[in-house]
Amino acid sequence: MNELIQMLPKAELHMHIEGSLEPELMFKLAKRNGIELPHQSIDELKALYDFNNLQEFLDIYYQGCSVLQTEQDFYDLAWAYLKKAKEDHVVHTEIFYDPQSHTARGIPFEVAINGLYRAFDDAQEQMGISFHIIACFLRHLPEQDALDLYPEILKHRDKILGIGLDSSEMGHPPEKYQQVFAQAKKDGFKVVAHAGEEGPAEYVKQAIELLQVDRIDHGNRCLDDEILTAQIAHKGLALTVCPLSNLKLKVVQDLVDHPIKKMLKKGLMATINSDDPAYFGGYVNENYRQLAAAVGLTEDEIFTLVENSFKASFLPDSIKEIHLKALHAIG
Ligand code: HPA
Ligand SMILES: [Zn+2]
Repeated sequence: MNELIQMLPKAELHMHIEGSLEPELMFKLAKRNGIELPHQSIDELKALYDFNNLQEFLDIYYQGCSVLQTEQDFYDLAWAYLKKAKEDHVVHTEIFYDPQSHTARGIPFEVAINGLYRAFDDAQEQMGISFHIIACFLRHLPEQDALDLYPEILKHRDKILGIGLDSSEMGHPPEKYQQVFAQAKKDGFKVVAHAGEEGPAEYVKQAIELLQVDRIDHGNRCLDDEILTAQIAHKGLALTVCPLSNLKLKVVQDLVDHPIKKMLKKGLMATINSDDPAYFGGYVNENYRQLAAAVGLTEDEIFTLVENSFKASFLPDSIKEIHLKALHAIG
């Protein structure tokens, strides 16, 4: 089974680039930029990676972002992820980044986007990995912050394909961001939102009805609402599921309880992704491997999940077809 997972070319659709910052690189960048981290060693830092919920993780994640200062830092961060993606036979990746977590620290908007874009562009040429970048709004901030940032995103629309919504979910329902999402949709951006990770099925419904999302990030809790689940399946709206994240943030208590099989049985277009691999214990193939072992995924189910990763991507249909054909030539 692990050979199959390794062998299949796949797409990754839910990965926060700041969440791929490994402790080793964090310390290296801190040193390079003369930043004092509150932890004395990598082991001391790693000991903090034991979370009870999303917020406990986010507090550590935002603190880690402080070492990212220059365009080269963002380049190095992206390059490190791309090397892992290559090892996992990822051939297309759609990554998130959080512009506000950098602009709020006084890092100009173009520093992050230019560094990230240059790395992904180089990787496309040198590693053959295609990519899209999705800029996420931090939902714990007021919508006005997102509206204030939006012109910067528009200015860089040649590098940014889509808009997302992430950070603390509870108490920050999608309805809070209708204005900025309506504008983004009007301007032709793809739109996605984290919904139903910790928040209720109602938030998933709002993301669909009020934000008109093209994909749902996580979406686990839609399963609490039978009608909503059937509607999502009927529409073919994809879910970007993140098993190790679900385990580490206690969305599921044990990987054995992960609802992936239920999602597939209900006809949902589920995909497998790593979310924040440096914090949650594994890149995309590790997510497939641990999930497959825990719930007993069949080869057919793994194949379907990988197939879904291309179907649910924002690649043009003609390119999707090429990837799907290559996949079918193997399976
Ligand atoms: O897993 C996550 N959930 C919500 N927001 C995030 N921002 C980075 N990772 C996450
Ligand atoms: Zn996420």
